[in-house]
Amino acid sequence: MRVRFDRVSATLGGRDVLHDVDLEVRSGRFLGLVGPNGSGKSTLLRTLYRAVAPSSGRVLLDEQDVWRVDRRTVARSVAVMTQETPTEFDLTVLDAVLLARVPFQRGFGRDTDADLDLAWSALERVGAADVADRLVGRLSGGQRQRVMLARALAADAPVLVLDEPTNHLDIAFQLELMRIATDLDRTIIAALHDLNLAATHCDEIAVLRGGRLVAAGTPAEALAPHVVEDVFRVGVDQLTHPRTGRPVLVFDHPRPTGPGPTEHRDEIHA
Ligand SMILES: Nc1ncnc2c1ncn2[C@@H]1O[C@H](COP(=O)(O)OP(=O)(O)OP(=O)(O)O)[C@@H](O)[C@H]1O
Repeated sequence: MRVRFDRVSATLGGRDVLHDVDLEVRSGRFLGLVGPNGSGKSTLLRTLYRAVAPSSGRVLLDEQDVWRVDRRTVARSVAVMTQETPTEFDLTVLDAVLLARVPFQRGFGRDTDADLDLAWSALERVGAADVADRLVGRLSGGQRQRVMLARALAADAPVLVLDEPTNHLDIAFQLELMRIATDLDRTIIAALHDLNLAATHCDEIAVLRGGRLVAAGTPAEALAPHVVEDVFRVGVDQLTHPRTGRPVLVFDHPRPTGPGPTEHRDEIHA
């Protein structure tokens, strides 16, 4: 399923936080969304899973505007893993994962064998089957993240949204999560802070700054040193991984030499 943000703007608390974002993620591709704190990554993702309505523009799943179909249809198409889990604190892990199946059930439907199979296989996939009967609120931050990933996988939806999925995760599971994501035959959009994790695993990268899309393309293009230096205010060298051929970024303090901020910084496009 293809995702398209068609000139999406959004206003929150009276402030414009997204400006005319035009971005397409083709079916089955994995897009990494990067940008400094407050650049609008979560807000853009929220417009896709119907948590923030755009002030203008459209968000399309194939040709369907997510804001013109009912919430349940979107919930069946877009699985979401975010940092917010307060409603699940009093549930067991298995029940929290089974919540992913609710949009697929009729009325107050019971969990079917197929729902349970999906939940258990998702828990096994993320290495959390052994905590299935624990309360979510009693887990460590990293364990909870695994459970939230399991829930998103159990939805079995064609589009997967990951909002800072690797927070709290140890390095081994960060890599495992990215491998799980790349092995899935789904359209994936992930807001990521770790630019190297994004460069290594994503098919494409989009860079936001101040609510505007400032670069998009392959990891090597979108994370070109001039883009990263300008957007993140750091010094950076882009190397090539000797085995994978993927770009690897090595960061440094901002370089003191060279021209100052340009007047047309929003015109960086890959
Ligand atoms: N509910 C809200 N009301 C008002 N402003 C908001 C609200 N939520 C977010 N914002 C503002 O919108 C802008 C974009 O926030 P958003 O969370 O989308 O950025 P982000 O790139 O995901 O940030 P981070 O990397 O820090 O998670 C920020 O300036 C933020 O302060």
